[in-house]
Amino acid sequence: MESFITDKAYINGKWESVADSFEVLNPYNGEVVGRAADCDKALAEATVKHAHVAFQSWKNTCAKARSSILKKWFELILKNQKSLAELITKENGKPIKESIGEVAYAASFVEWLAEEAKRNYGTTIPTPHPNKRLMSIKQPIGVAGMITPWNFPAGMITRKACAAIAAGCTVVLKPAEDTPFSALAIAKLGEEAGLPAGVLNIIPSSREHAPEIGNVICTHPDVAAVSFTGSTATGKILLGLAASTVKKVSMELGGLAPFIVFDSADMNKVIPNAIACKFRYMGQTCVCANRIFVQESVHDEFVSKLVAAMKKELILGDTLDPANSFGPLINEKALEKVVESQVEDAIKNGATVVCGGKRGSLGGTFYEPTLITGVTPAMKCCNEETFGPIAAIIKFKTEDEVIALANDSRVGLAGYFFSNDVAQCWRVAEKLEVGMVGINEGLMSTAEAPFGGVKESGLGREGSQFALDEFTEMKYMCWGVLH
Ligand SMILES: NC(=O)c1ccc[n+]([C@@H]2O[C@H](COP(=O)([O-])OP(=O)(O)OC[C@H]3O[C@@H](n4cnc5c(N)ncnc54)[C@H](O)[C@@H]3O)[C@@H](O)[C@H]2O)c1
Ligand SMILES: O=CCCC(=O)O
Repeated sequence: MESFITDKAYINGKWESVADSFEVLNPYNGEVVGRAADCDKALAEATVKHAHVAFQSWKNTCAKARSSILKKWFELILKNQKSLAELITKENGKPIKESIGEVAYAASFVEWLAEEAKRNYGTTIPTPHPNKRLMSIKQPIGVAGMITPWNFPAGMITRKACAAIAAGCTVVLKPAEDTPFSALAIAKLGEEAGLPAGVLNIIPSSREHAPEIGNVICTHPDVAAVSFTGSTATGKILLGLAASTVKKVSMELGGLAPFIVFDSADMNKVIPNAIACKFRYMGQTCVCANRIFVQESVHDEFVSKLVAAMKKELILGDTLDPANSFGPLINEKALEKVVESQVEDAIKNGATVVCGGKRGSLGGTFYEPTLITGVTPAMKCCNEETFGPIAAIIKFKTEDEVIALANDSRVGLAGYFFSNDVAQCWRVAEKLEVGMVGINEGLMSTAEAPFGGVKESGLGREGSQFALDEFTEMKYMCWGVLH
């Protein structure tokens, strides 16, 4: 695949020129990656119409045909793994090794959903009436409108769009303004794999136009389902809009993940998992550890071992150099939120910076991997999603105390804990108020498992055997039979 930078939108199988465009910057060096199409309300409305027309035939294709296209798409994504990974790194500053991993992760959803397309079973229901037969079938819901974030510019596209397409729906997707090119590149490969015109439509926009596109996606009568990944604040706006036409809604929103280390935990396991869970993509994933609770008897050992591992493993530098594992934050706003708000608030309220705590020597939006101790639940870093490289350590005494602290939040996406006490593992796993729990494990995302949160972290699940449910309607059929 050629370097996929385009100022066009992908609408109804055509690469459309758009009147306006906006700049996309590389967070590593501030260079312009390219200019992207700035779609607006009128274009979003026209795209929904095309997707609605395309739905009339796509919904009648058989599952095997949809599955074959998805399988070809999966192969093409893997064939282009290197160039896609470079594009992700240029758009969002993800270290190249992680971007290569993200492409494999994105492809794994296409493969999994190609398989699930063929297994979207209905049911037969034992009848209570001798003269009636009961069953249910699943049907594609219609046009699915999608809005995605910048932190997984390939993975979030395939996880959502391929579930809808596998189910027989058509898609109108607005990628994040920081990362439009990865979405367009994925669409280009979908086109090569044989997706018919109008099945997948990508309409990038600047941040200024995002609300009007969101408005079309959430209120247009020809859109049947809305799928959003992003902040809880934006999710609430979209959820309100979607109520006007009673759309089926799935929301993958923010988290505040607790990461709990009990005194029986195997520290050799905990430390690499803490590094991966906290510092993956510089802490900019929705499932990154946000509040690290450590039982008092192992607190000092944990802190000294984690600091040593951070110094060894987290290597700041050019994001395209595979020797480096740590890049810049997405933009200045993210950096200010971390620096000015959370670290300053923690210091002001008595926390201690053990390492890091300042902008990186490479300038730009680099922020040093940071560990702070003496954190208390009232501090900002325990109440606002960090989305940055700060390990905030909170000491605790008992299991009951830490469960109460971990659950004292309006959000509940992921949670993690480490313990070698089997009874404790069952108790804690059941009590944590989260959608996903890692037990002696800090990385749990995979296409085979249901991804999603509880409370204000969202609605619905992505991936897994349940993925297609977000884009299907169950129809009950009752047949009267003559005797
Ligand atoms: N649960 C998950 O799976 C998951 C995954 C990734 C990110 N997130 C969350 O996303 C947040 C970070 O991403 P962000 O800063 O890009 O979030 P964001 O909500 O600001 O933006 C996400 C998307 O929404 C669009 N958007 C913003 N305002 C809009 C509006 N009024 N109408 C329509 N669209 C609008 C943006 O253009 C972007 O495409 C974090 O809170 C993180 O936890 C959650
Ligand atoms: O940031 C959200 C998605 C993270 C993941 O899929 O593991």
